[in-house]
Amino acid sequence: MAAAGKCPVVHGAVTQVGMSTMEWWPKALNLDILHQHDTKTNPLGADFDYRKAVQKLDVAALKKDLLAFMTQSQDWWPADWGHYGGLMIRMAWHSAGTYRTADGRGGAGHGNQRFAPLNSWPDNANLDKARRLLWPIKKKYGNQLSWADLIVLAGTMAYESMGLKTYGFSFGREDIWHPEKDVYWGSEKEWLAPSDARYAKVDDPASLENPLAAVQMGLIYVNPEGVNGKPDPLKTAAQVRETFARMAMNDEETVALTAGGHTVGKAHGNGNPANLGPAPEGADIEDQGLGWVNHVTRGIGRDTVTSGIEGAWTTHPTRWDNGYFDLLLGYDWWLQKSPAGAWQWEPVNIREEDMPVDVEDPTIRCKPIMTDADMAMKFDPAYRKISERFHQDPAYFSEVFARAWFKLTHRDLGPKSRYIGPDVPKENLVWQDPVPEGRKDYDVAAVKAKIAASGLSISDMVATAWDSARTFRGSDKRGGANGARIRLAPQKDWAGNEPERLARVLAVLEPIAAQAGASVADVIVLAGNVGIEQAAKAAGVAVDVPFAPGRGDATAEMTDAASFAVLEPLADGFRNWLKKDYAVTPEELLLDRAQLLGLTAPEMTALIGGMRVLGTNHGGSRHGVFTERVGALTNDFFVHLTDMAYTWKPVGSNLYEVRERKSGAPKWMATRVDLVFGSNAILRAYAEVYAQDDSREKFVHDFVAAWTKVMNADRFDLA
Ligand code: HEM
Repeated sequence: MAAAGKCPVVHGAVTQVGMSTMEWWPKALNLDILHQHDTKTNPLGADFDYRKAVQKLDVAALKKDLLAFMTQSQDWWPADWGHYGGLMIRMAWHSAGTYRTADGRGGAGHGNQRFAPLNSWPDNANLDKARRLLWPIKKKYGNQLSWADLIVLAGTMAYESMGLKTYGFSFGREDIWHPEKDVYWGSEKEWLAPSDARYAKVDDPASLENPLAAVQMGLIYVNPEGVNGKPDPLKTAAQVRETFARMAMNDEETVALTAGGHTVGKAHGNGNPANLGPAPEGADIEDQGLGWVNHVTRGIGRDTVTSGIEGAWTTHPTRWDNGYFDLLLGYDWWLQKSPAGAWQWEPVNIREEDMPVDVEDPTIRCKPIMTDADMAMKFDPAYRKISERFHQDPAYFSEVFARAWFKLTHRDLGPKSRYIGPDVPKENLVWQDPVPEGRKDYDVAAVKAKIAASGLSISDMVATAWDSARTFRGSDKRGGANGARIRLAPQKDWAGNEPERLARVLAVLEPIAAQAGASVADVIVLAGNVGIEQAAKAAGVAVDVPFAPGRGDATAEMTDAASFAVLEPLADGFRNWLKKDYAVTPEELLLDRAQLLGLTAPEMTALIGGMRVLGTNHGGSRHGVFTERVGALTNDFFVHLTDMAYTWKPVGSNLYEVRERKSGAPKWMATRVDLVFGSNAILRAYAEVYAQDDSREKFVHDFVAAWTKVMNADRFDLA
């Protein structure tokens, strides 16, 4: 053993799995995030197309199997009252509930609940059992059914089986095959650390750090026992309001979801939490991927410990009914402790017939419970009003809930054109950012000729097309050039879109679109392409930028303007734009945008090099434009960046003077983002490729390919 400590070779394995570069140098640029979910990690191979495969699925048979599954209790993890509905709904809710609007990340879209850290979050305790129970169904339908779709459908069918008429369902969520590397869940190093680290002031819920939407590390939303574990329904209400708003839910949707969630199922805390083993990622291998295993006492059925809170919310927890409001509003509640020691609210003087029965023995009656978050629905004045309305009008409650459940579980699936399956609702909903189909039958060449003759500069055309497309984010598939929402509030007024220039360019392009019968969305992209073709020609390379017509124009009525605020760029390395006083480094926001646009590191490099020489910097700034030939698509940015003839001297927080080494004469101004491409070892290696004498044409072609990828990032109709 002593020898083993000295020489790694005698351990028997020589592959390095220890400290990564990021651990040695935490400030290094994590380019890895751009190369996640590579086909090499996907056992189904590069040619497998889930969204095609799922269309062959026998949906009727699957739904029938799921309905039967709900009441087929398994001895190894028995169903409460013989019905798995509650557990399945909690699993689906926790998979969707990580979604947050600020960066569109989280959500039910990729089956990330199967992997760390989510599979081991304290709040996801025993959802490993929920997924393992579903394995026979996953096994049966195989590659035609992703885990991500199955998780959401299981929750939805659970509601159907308990009597709710659901609003609809779409398939199409593609599984990932390794943990996500780009999602920031908070800076804490300890599970369930107090909220204080992520709030400027815990009493001010709006001061929760962006893009986070949960109050503590390892929770989906709020702490069920109260703020930092101290019961106080009004304080909890304020946190519920903020966190649900960050999931795009208003007050009515929030009450409907919380009440509708807790209309069924129960909380589990009848035992000693100390008897539970570690979460799945830390568990022994003989537990075979399961966590929270109780090897000491019984630990299943009525003896299960999950959250530590113990009891059901309603009298009939396997039925979709109005029992939640009957009990919440019909009784006074007082604070008690569960057998596991958690704070919970229990009713005062409850009538025998209002008590739910034990999960295993129907002759035993139990006390119902409310969490602090449930009490918020009674004590917060705005929530109370909604609760009373739902109580009086159960049909209305059912309808609002069904729609909110659909939104919750489909919010990150993208535009409706991506929906798949027989249960896709016909109605267009404004949160889906609807875009009408655009025409494809107009004369593209004629439109291009008109744009070319319009007098717009290359910089105007390329910058406008870029601004129109750059809002796209692959996380929840919002934004992008389709819809031409850059014409509408709020986008037309964003400082990053240079409103005056934008209005001037649109005034030229809109009439061209109207005359040709093309959408403005198409014509904006076409103008960018015309600019690039002109710039390539100026550099001596002939290119025809690929273009597919068919984008549509959204109207203001189709646009939930408030919800677009989160798409506003606060920085954009490609346009050398950083909103004043914005605290995040430009490098970070360069990577962030590249990642959300789906660009690889080489693609990001090619794009930057082109954008700089095309003169597309924000405000027409000359900073970072390392060429005398602005408007020609040359590789000058890379040639000059890698040339030892220059020195780089900081002259401001974000600016550098580029001097000729020999004479000391100032030549250009550079920005931090430019220097990243010369200083980071990997990006410099790419920059060198593009600076080589034999790469001038390659650079143009790579730039055009990356550009086309961005312009088409939201063209799901082309896939
Ligand atoms: C306001 C935020 C919420 C809080 C603090 C909260 C808290 C909890 C807690 C502590 C449990 C007990 C887990 C256990 O011990 O087994 C639970 C269970 C459950 N929750 Fe929530 N919840 C919230 C919102 C929701 C929403 C929005 C839904 C669904 C629409 C939902 C659906 C459920 C279901 C179905 C169960 C029962 C699980 C089972 O029967 O095994 N909850 N919740």
